[in-house]
Amino acid sequence: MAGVHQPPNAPALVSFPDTDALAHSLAAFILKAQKDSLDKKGRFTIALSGGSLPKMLKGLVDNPSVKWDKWQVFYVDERVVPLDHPDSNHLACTTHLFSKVPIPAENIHPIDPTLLNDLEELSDAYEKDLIREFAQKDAARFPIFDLILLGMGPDGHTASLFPGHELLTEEDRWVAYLDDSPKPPPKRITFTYPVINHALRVVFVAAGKEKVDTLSNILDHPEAGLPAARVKPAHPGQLYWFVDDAAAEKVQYPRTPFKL
Ligand SMILES: O=C1O[C@H](COP(=O)(O)O)[C@@H](O)[C@H](O)[C@H]1O
Repeated sequence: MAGVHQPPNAPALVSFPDTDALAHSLAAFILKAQKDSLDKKGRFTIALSGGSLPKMLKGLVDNPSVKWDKWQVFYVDERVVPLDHPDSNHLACTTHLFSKVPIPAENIHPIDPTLLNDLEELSDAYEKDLIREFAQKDAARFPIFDLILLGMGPDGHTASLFPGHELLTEEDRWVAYLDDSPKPPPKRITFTYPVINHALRVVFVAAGKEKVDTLSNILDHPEAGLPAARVKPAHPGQLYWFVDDAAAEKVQYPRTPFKL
């Protein structure tokens, strides 16, 4: 999919009438990415966000086409709380997806709950987990995920990369930590831009009228530099926005019809 009259790797904006239609097409998109990845290398690497994203994955439940044993799942960001804490992104993904599907536990990569009191150790350990999965297999400078699913907060943050934060310029680390997130809880770890921007496919999922101004800012005025506007996957990576019509109401950027 590519936007009409847009450069080949310009973001593709796909808008759906409601979140059910969005979730349905998102599942179809994920399955296509899974197939392409399994055909090429026999494994599928995906990174998930928290917030409103996990609920949008319902199209994967009871779906016989998902090859759960081939998935390796990481978290784009995680709040530094116990894994069963209501703020945990892992708990949200478990509640809405993993508890309902036959994915092997070892294919899911949560943060190490024994390291919650040491942010540096915690983010280092998560980076090492990524290195075990990627660097040893692909020998690349940064991990190359088959698919990264992102959310966008009403302030334009994505992952745990917040407007004006020093982590927006981090270029070396794969996983960074912060203890001053403006959105609670304050302590988090997050993928950095180099990791996000090396993925083969990055999909933002954003729905609801509370995101209408931010979505228009990001797509129509990317030069404003909000964190979500800084996601620009390197060639051959492609960026997609899956949104609902409520969130897209003010966006001038051209829509692309959904097509696999
Ligand atoms: O705090 C977070 O917020 C973002 C956006 O959440 P949403 O509820 O507005 O979709 C989310 O993508 C991120 O994973 C999470 O930690």
